[in-house]
Amino acid sequence: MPSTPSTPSSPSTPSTPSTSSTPTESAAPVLLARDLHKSYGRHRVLRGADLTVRPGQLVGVVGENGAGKSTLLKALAGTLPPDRGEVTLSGTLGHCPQEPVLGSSLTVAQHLDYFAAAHRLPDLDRGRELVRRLGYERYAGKVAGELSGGTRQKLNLTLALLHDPDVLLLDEPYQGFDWETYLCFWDLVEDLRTRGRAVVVITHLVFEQDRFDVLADLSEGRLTPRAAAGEEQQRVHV
Ligand SMILES: Nc1ncnc2c1ncn2[C@@H]1O[C@H](COP(=O)(O)OP(=O)(O)OP(=O)(O)O)[C@@H](O)[C@H]1O
Repeated sequence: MPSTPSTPSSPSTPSTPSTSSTPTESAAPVLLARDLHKSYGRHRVLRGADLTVRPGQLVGVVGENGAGKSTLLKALAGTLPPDRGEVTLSGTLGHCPQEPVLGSSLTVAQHLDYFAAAHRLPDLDRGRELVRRLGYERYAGKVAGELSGGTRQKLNLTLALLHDPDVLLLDEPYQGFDWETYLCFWDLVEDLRTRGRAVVVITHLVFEQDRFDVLADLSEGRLTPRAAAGEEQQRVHV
């Protein structure tokens, strides 16, 4: 379920994946992960992952199936405690997990109502605008259990964005989107960046590397920065 933990902090000097020059590069991080370790039994999934996210940055975390991306995202979101290391968040968080976690007997409109109430929003304007932009107004009265996978994903994204969080964590956000929705998704992300919101996209596929301010590969439990677009194109796996 999209969540909003909020932990004020005074982050220390960051030293994590950052490969391109952005206007926000000197701003204090809004999300900082240091030396994250997580094992499931003997399976060591995270082995010292570091990540720095600054206001207005779009950060991509790329890794093959089973690399530990969802584990990392849950640790960043605070829904899965790491065995070691720490995560510091300055501001509010929106979290869109890979599997939509929705009340299957609640309609789209009811989800918006409940989440707006939970976030104590004064009105539903932002929710309605997101639904309109993602193009699924016609499903307002439909229960989540009867929505297509892509539309459920749209609803999940809407709920994560409802309170306009400072940091948005997205697990495979465009999986299941048609092309028009994919483009609409990037428009939304661009708006967020322009307003200084940070977005972390976790994915096994990057189609357009140059959309990202920072790209890091998750491999063997650690994050390694990728060369900036144009610097070393041969390293880009699409
Ligand atoms: N609750 C769990 N208990 C035991 N093992 C787990 C658990 N969750 C994940 N794993 C294992 O940890 C490894 C990393 O899983 P994770 O879901 O984080 O990877 P991922 O990179 O998100 O994968 P995908 O791209 O397939 O979604 C996998 O080998 C997975 O089987």
